[in-house]
Amino acid sequence: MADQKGRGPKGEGRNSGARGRRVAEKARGPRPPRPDAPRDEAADIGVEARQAAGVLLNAALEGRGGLDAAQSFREVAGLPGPDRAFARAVAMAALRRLGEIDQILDRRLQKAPPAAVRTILRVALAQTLVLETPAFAAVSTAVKLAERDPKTRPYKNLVNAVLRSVGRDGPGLTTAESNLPDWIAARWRATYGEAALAGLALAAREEPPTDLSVKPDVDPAAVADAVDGEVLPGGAVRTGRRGDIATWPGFDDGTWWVQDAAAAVPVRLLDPKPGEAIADLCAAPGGKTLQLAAAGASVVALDRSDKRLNRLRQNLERTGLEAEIVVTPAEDWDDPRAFDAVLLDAPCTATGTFRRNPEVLRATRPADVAKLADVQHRLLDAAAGRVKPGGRLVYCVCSLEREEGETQIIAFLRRNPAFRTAPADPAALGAPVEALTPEGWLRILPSMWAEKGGLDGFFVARLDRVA
Ligand SMILES: C[S@@+](CC[C@H](N)C(=O)[O-])C[C@H]1O[C@@H](n2cnc3c(N)ncnc32)[C@H](O)[C@@H]1O
Repeated sequence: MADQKGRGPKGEGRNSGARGRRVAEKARGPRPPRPDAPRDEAADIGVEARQAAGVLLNAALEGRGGLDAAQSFREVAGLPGPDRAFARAVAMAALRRLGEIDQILDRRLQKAPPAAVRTILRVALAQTLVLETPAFAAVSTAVKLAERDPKTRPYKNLVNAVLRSVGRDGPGLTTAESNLPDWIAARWRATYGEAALAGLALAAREEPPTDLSVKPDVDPAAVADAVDGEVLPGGAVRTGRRGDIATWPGFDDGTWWVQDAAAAVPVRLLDPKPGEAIADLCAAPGGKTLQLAAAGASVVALDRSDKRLNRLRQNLERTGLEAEIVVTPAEDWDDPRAFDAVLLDAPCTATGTFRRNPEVLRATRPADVAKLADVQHRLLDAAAGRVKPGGRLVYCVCSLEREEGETQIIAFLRRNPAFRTAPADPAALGAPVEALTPEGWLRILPSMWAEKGGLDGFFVARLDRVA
């Protein structure tokens, strides 16, 4: 997925440093009480934000869509903006480090406490270990939270003692791999091997930088200068800058849009030309549509979700680019046109986006992989039927699961002998060279380009229809 959610403060580890500290400074937490605040108000400042963090964390752990749904819960929606942002940052930090946080807690707890007590402890440790919130603020708000509820009140001394012991003795040894759900770690170990799994686990602890795709007539170096960033191979601009992107230089002029460096690769592989008719069959929220339109193609942007297409409409307006928008499921699209090129960025488990959306690893269930593979199979056949003889089809997913990537294309090529793989040249596309598979497809892992700050996981294949 091209849009960026869940930008919270960055954690310790591989990429820590000045950027991590800057981010952490902004995320220290809700303001301290005013010296003249009434006693009760002073006592409670920041407690609501921590409670909301626990609500968000538990909603994310419950299943797909849980985190989004929780944004409208009273405990979250009722907070002032900065406190809501802090609550989200805490929840994201807790999700990224959940395994390590539980290792630290389990070493200190003789028996499992009620779930609500564990939530309070997780929220407090996410603050002290990841966001660098001062310990006194994290501990005192945790104890106050425990006091509020009759079910957790008997545990307030335990909460205090556990958190103080972490502060006094340090967290002790933890393992990055513990942050991955067991079934996901087992899958990735089997698919990519032990060394790659270790890299993926390290990537999963970190909050990623923000990448911008720049319009072709704009100099990426100038954009990089304006946002304190750097130009990546392929031309995307990467920045450690945080906060509301609508306030960044160039946003109002529409010279760039937010898109992970890996998410920009599929359209480069499709190689759009000015004037070509191109269909983007799962277009919303639209990062790839903008790339196609910016290349001068005549684009149909189709998606089944009108609500998700609103983001595309806003981005088209802001960038001054054009596309014809169609709201319908791709399989049901009643339109006789065939296209020079078709892009299918299919719905998927999105496990490759765990750096931006740490909740995907907790929310995805093993059965989702098979369910989505069925949808992808149907959509691939619908997409193939829209490609002119001699035309191109690019299939991509932001999933790390083989069933949604390699296996789909192997089966597709068997069903559709008129299509052949057009091998990718990663260096020319601004992709890591090690992403190239023996078949000529790209398997981009979030652990690649680690020294540059990583990138989202993607599978990408180009299939040309014989003339
Ligand atoms: C991975 S996202 C696409 C991201 C988009 N290409 C971008 O770059 O911003 C998948 C999209 O597929 C859409 N979708 C799911 N099933 C669909 C279907 N049967 N027909 C068309 N769109 C579908 C979803 O609404 C979602 O917006």
